[in-house]
Amino acid sequence: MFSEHLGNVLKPNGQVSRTSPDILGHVLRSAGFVAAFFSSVSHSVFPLLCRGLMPRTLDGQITMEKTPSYFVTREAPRRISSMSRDTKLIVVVRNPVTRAISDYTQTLSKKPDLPAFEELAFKNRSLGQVDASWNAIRIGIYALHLETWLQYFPLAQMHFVSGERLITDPAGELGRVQDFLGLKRIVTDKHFYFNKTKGFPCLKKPESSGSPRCLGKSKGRTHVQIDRDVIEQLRDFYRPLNVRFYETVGQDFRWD
Ligand SMILES: Nc1ncnc2c1ncn2[C@@H]1O[C@H](COP(=O)(O)OS(=O)(=O)O)[C@@H](OP(=O)(O)O)[C@H]1O
Repeated sequence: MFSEHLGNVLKPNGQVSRTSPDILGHVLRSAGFVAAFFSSVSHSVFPLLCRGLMPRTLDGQITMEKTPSYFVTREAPRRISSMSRDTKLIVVVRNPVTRAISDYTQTLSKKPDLPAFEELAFKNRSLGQVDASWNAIRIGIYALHLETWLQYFPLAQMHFVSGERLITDPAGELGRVQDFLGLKRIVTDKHFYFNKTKGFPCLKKPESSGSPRCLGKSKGRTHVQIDRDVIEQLRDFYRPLNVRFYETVGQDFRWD
């Protein structure tokens, strides 16, 4: 998502989106370099080799990498801190119930024979036992993942973006991201417009072209309809975990 709004980030498929040295500097652009640098096996086997693949950051530049799975990869905090303890970390978080449904919707689009959401989400539905080992559920236990990161990085080096506000107020959220990175607020309201067809904010004029640009079809899909009772059970499951997360980060995301 940041790659679309801010440019200059290594994309999950290993490609580089755009380059805009004034805003964010350069990216990991080594040939054959794959994303998920800090969660890949090769990192543990060849840490120096992998580090050597990273480009030099010149004065006035910031090197960024974007891999959503880092936040939930146990080894990632240690690996990243052993490379640089000054790394700044940005995490986009959204209501974990919506996140789980979004996750399931995405997987279903690739595997149409997937069991029903309800079958995967519960160990025993009538007893209200949620299956926290199912990835779509586990990822949303933000407080748990954060604990591992806090063993390696102080909270001051982390910034949490509200996935909800990123849609309702993208400029506001990106303003805070730019502040956190110590950048001038270059991306502002004037860069966005609300696209009624897409139902999401889009960029008025990306640097790579002169025409407006929205995120791709896989972002902002219509979610699978889930039974109201199931949603309630999941909300109950996440409520105390969300509170723990709010308390740790000192920010209320209002997911209830
Ligand atoms: N401007 C704009 N346009 C489209 N979509 C937007 C935008 N801002 C935030 N979102 C939300 O981003 C969600 C998809 O992001 P992902 O987390 O799946 O991205 S990533 O693949 O992990 O990088 C996607 O989730 P779904 O709605 O579940 O598809 C969107 O809700």
